Amino acid sequence: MSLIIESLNHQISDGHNQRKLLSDLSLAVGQGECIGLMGDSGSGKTTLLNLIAGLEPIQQGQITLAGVELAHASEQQLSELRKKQLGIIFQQYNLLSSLSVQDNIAFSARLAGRYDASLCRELARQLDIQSLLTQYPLTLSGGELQRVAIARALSAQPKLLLADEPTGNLDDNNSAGVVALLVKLVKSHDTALVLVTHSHHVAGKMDKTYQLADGQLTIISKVV
Ligand SMILES: Nc1ncnc2c1ncn2[C@@H]1O[C@H](COP(=O)(O)OP(=O)(O)OP(=O)(O)O)[C@@H](O)[C@H]1O
Repeated sequence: MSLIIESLNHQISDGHNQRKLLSDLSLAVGQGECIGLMGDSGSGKTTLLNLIAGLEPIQQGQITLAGVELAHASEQQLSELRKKQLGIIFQQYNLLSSLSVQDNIAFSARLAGRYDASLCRELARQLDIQSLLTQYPLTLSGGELQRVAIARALSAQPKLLLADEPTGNLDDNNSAGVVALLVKLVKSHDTALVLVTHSHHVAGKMDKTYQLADGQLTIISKVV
């Protein structure tokens, strides 16, 4: 298993009141498995991704990522885990504007100590961004930026890829193309994917999709 979540509870506070956001939530994601995560705005999807990424402390329950129990890991272990085992695609891409596309793609791989020039070239080819390699992020369209962000996340060969509405800024055509490619790439690299989306069409491309509501995950049938 790439990711195991067991009996996770998470409360948030608005300063006065405590609210239970995640309630006894469990999930297991196998290698190469693609999981969709849907749910109303404010239901806790991003918070769940942040907990999986070790970016927020676990209050109660357990998350095990690539064999490491996050609740018992030191800051240094968490940082190593993020560098070496985890890829994250943010909604706003988070590319480094001072680096060329080529250097952005290589960045996370170098950080993980796993830079492989031929893999970077292969990802650029598969994502059809070879002609953009010497350009800088500010000169690219949303769809191009998204493809660069995917190449960057996969260049480090993570065990698990977290994607927070990765197609939120794309039109339906671009979105379908990017998701199909993302699924193909993660499958071919045996990477697990947890993808947050508001789109049933995107969710339909995943192996399984869960709805987050009232702090719990319920599997929803595939809508194609
Ligand atoms: N650190 C925090 N302290 C207090 N409240 C928080 C904190 N983080 C998130 N929240 C609240 O928790 C709720 C869930 O937020 P979250 O961003 O996880 O939802 P979401 O399902 O990803 O929503 P969206 O689909 O709109 O992105 C929101 O009401 C948010 O305001």
